[in-house]
Amino acid sequence: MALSPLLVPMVAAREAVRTAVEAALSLPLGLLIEFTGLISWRPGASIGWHHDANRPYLQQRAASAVCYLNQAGRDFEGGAFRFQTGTPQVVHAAPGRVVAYGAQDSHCVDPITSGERFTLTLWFTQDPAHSEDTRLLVQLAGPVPRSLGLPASMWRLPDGTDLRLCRLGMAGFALVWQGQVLHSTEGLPEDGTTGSSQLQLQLAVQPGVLQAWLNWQSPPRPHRPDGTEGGTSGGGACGVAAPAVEQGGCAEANPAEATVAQLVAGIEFGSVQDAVLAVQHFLQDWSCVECKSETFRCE
Ligand SMILES: O=C(O)CCC(=O)C(=O)O
Ligand SMILES: [Fe+2]
Repeated sequence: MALSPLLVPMVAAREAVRTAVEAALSLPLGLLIEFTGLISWRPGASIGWHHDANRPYLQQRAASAVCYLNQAGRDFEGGAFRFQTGTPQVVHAAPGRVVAYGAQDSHCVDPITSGERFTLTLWFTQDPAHSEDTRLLVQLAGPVPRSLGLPASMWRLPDGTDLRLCRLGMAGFALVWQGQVLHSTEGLPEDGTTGSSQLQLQLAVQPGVLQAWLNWQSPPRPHRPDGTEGGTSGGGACGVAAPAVEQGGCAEANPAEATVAQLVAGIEFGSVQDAVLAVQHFLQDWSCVECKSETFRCE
């Protein structure tokens, strides 16, 4: 089975961000990933002042992290991240830069005015019942039908990659049908049946992914385009680069909403940097032939 080229870098980036954020926020219970998003922000996209646990059904959310995959001012214009806790701050995207903050902390994103902004967005929980890997495994291991009930555009990429299988792969598992590991669910009926006979889908450990993941470890740092070595100035696994923040006027924000100051701005984690470069490389080829303007949304 051919692995999606996105899979291993995504697993690596996701795990590197999780580990780093866990350490940075020093949460005694640790963090489980509740949601992994690879998000495209196109011109006009923005998000007003909010916090990430602002619905009754989001109370399990403990923290959020956004790992920027491309560069503000070069790959896109606008899209500044504004944070309102204590001293207002503005963070501009740079590949590998991560912001992490508490789920109750108030923030917003300025409108994107040109280009395309890519983020790896992770929401974290401390409640095992809301871990996305656990939930997916339980769901997929359960009896058919196993439809996730989402429109195909939310889980199928333009090249046919099924993000649900990727997520399963991230946990080191695969779906097997008729003795073959499934790479794509195209053509499979969503309700899990073929006529009267049910699909014999099984969960299987996917040694290929685990092996790739184990081998991935820490490859030599690629050279950066500006000629400097990759890696961080602080040394060790999690160096803190000079924060690229500026003071920002956040007139609309209600300071009373802001709680614990847990913004980790301007961090470049070495391991994240490697993974981000790999994800970025993949994204460069990722355009839909049918509708170039809707990179992630066409079917
Ligand atoms: O992309 C960002 O900088 C922040 C996104 C955000 O606030 C969200 O997705 O809730
Ligand atoms: Fe948010």
